[in-house]
Amino acid sequence: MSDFRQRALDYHAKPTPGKISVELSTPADSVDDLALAYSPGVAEPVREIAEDPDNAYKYTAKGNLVAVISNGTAILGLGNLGPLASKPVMEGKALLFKRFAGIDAIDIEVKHRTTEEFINTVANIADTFGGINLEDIKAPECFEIEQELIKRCKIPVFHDDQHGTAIVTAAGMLNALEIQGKNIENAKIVCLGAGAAAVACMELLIKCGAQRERIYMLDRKGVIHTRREDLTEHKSLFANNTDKRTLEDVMDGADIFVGVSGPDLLPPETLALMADNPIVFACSNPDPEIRPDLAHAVRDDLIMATGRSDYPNQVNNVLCFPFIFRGALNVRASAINDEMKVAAVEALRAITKEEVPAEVLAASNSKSLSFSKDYIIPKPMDPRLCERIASAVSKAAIDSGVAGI
Ligand SMILES: NC(=O)C1=CN([C@@H]2O[C@H](COP(=O)(O)OP(=O)(O)OC[C@H]3O[C@@H](n4cnc5c(N)ncnc54)[C@H](OP(=O)(O)O)[C@@H]3O)[C@@H](O)[C@H]2O)C=CC1
Ligand SMILES: CC(=O)C(=O)O
Ligand SMILES: [Mg+2]
Repeated sequence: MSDFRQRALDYHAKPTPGKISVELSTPADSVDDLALAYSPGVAEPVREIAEDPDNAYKYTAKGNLVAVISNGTAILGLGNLGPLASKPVMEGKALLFKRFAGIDAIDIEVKHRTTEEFINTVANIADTFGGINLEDIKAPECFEIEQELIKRCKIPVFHDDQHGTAIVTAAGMLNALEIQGKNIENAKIVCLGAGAAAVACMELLIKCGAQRERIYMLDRKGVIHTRREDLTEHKSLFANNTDKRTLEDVMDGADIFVGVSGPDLLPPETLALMADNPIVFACSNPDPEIRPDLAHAVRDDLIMATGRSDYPNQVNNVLCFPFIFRGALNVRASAINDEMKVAAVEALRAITKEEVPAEVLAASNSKSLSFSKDYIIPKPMDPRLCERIASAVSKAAIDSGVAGI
C-alpha cells in the first residue's frame, strides 16, 4: 500500500472513525441545567415554535445548520458507488463548512428507488435545517431534484456540484483570461463532461459573456451536436450545429478546456492543437483529466488548474459552498439566486488580486503568491474568503429581495 493511501486511511480511522462529531453549546452538568435543557424546560421553546415556526431560528440550531445530502450517484469522479460509500466525502464537506465558515453541517446519505422518493425524503426533513447542500448526485436526475426541492423548501437548496463548481470556475476563468490577454466573448471553449458540473459551469460562463455557439461540449459519445437524437433536455441546450465529432476535432484552435468528466481523459498531444496561451481546467477529482506535469511538458504558454490541493490553482467548489451558505444563513435567505452567485464570483476574483496574508503563504508552503499564471484563484485557507464572500452574498440577497431578516 502506498504511503499516501495509508496516511489517508489512518486520517479517517484515527483518533476516532470519521471526521466530524457533535459538541454541546450549552452547559449540561447540574440538575438545574438538565431541567432547563430537557424536561421540563424544553417545553417552553416547543410551545414557542409551535406558535411561530420562525422561532426555531431563535431556540434551536436550525439557523446555523446545513444538511449535506447525497445519494452517492456521482461521488467525485469515482462514479455511482452508492450512498454509504459517499459518506467520507459528505463528512468532508461538513468538515469544510465548519472549518472555513463556522457552519454546523451534518451528512445525510439517502438510499432510494425513484427520484421522487429521494425528493420526498429531503423535502420531508428540510425544516430541520437552515440550508440544504446537495452533493454528488448525478445528471440528469440532479436537475429535477434541485428544481423540485427549491420549489418545495423554504430554505436555500443548492446543488454544490452545479453552482459551487460553476462559481469557482467562472472566477478562475475570468482571471485566467485576463492574464492570457483574451476575452471570454471570443473564446472557443471545449467542455469535456456534460453532467451536473459541466452544464452549470457553461451556463454561468455564458452569463459572464461566453458565446453558446463557441462552446463544444462532449459526453461519452463525443461532441454534443444538433444531429444527435439521444440528448437529454440539458445536453440539448449545448447541441452545437457542427460537423466536429471528436475531442481532437474540437480542441483544434480552442482557447479553453474545462474538464468535469473523469481521470486521464485528455491526451497530452491534444493540448498541442489548442490556440496560443490556452487555459486548461482539469477539474475531475481526485484524478484530473490531465496531470499538470504532462500538460506543462507539452506547452509552456498555458494556464493550468485542477480540483486538487497539491497543485497550484485549485479550482474546487470548496472556495464557494462554505461562504455562499454563510452569506445566505446570515440574512436568513430563502434561496441562493443568480445575484448571490455573481456576487460570489466577483468577490473571489477581487481577493485573488490583493496581497496574500502571511498565514496563507505559510499554510501553502509558498514564499510569495501574487496574481499570475500560478495564482488565478485564492487558496481555500485564506481567512478573507469567509468575510468577503459572505458579506457580498448577504448584500446581494438583501438587494434582490430574498433575505428574511
Ligand atoms: N473541481 C470541482 O470543484 C468539481 C469537480 N467535479 C468533477 O467533475 C466530474 C463530473 O462530476 P458531475 O458533473 O457531478 O457528475 P455527472 O455524473 O453529473 O456527470 C459526469 C459527466 O462526465 C461525462 N463523462 C464521464 N466519463 C466520460 C468519458 N470517458 N468521456 C466523456 N465524458 C465522460 C459523463 O458523460 P455521459 O453524460 O455520457 O454519461 C457525464 O456527462 C467529476 O470528476 C467530479 O470530480 C465536480 C464538481 C466539482
Ligand atoms: C469537489 C467536488 O465536489 C467533486 O469533485 O465532486
Ligand atoms: Mg461534489
